[in-house]
Amino acid sequence: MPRPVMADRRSSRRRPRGEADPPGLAPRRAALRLLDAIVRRGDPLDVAMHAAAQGLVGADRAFAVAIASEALRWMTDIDALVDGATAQPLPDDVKSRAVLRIALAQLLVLKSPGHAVVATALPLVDGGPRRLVHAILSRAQKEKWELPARASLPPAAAERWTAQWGATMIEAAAESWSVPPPIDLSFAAEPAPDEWPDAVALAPRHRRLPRGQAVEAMPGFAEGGWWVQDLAASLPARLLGAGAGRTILDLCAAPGGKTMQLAAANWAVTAVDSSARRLERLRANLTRTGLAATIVQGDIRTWEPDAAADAVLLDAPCSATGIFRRHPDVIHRIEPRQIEEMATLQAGLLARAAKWVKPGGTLVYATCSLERAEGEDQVAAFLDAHRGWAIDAARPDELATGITPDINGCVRTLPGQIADAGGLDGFFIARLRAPDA
Ligand SMILES: C[S@@+](CC[C@H](N)C(=O)[O-])C[C@H]1O[C@@H](n2cnc3c(N)ncnc32)[C@H](O)[C@@H]1O
Repeated sequence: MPRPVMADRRSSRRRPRGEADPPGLAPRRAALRLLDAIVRRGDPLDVAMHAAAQGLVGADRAFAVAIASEALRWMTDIDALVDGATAQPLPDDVKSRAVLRIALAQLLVLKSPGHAVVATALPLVDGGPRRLVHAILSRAQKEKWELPARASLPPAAAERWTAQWGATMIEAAAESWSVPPPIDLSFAAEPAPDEWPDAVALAPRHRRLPRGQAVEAMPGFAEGGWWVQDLAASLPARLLGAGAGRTILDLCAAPGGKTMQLAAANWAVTAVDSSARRLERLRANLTRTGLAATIVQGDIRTWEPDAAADAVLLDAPCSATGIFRRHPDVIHRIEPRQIEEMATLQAGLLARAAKWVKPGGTLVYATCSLERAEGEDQVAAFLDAHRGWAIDAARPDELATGITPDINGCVRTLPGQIADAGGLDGFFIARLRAPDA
């Protein structure tokens, strides 16, 4: 049996001033900073990117994100390997553990050459136990460490989801976050049957492609006939059907995936969002696709429309735990406190949105969350507090192949659904009907 690696204080040393950086250190340093910002400070990956990857461009930037993403995805299993090799578990927040996470992600997931991984890991330990890190990385190579077939979910998320959805969902969630998700495209108009021969159509104006293609290089990107949107994310707008020129408030609209669907379905869309930066992306998306909407920057906690609309879509800000397979930072940083805060915010936004629906009109509420507090519980509380409102049950023919409404007529997508076709993100969607005047 191999002897556990011991921490050795004598092995700690700072790098001498003037020692040249080994090639490839910059993206690894950025990956380490990214991991630190996400795991210790709870920053979202895209926010952490600004500070962590400053000065990095192109392939180096993409490499930094790939390392951090794989370290997050496989963190529980990488930690288990490291803990099995050390005499005492390293504290969770020491730099040497973080360096080992990114180094082993390179070695075991991205299959980077061992010498490059070791040469770039040791300078990052900087004042910590270099010899310990070196010994673990040497052992990983000598013993040909392997990760399990499926990445384990972080224990806190696994526990929370087991309580809400049962053990089968956890299996499916672990399965779905171990493999890169496919690319879903939404189309402004139904493409010709022979136009996307390698794609699968799971709903009208939808095509699913295997992962690994550069989106900008795909046919028709510049012409703007389609945009990337997970199939589950396309369901809320599908429940609104054809607009026939009627008015809709698209609340929390940026970067505009649903705005484009609604505009393409002939709704007169007012797209509202509080983030100027995200509205820029919405504007660029509309320009590329040639679709039209009125764009308003406003915080819907205080903003008011001039008039009620035929329909309102509230794609509410949420914990985003449903998109964990695309954003592996999410389940490491979301805690019950944030879910509670989001649920409180959503209840307030939903109550305001309801006031802006014409009598007899439609309100669609959606979140990309796997937490009942942000979905089922939210709608139950809304219906308790708003007399005359009712769920307008979704019909299977309005959804996508393999997706059916729940017993209340709402839509709950979970990992494991349409798994053979590549799965889908976790969403909750309710279509609500306003009382007649
Ligand atoms: C789930 S994302 C929306 C995605 C978008 N509907 C789409 O399909 O592309 C939530 C959005 O809510 C916005 N947001 C958060 N709080 C808000 C508020 N109080 N008022 C308006 N927008 C808000 C965020 O800026 C973010 O763009």
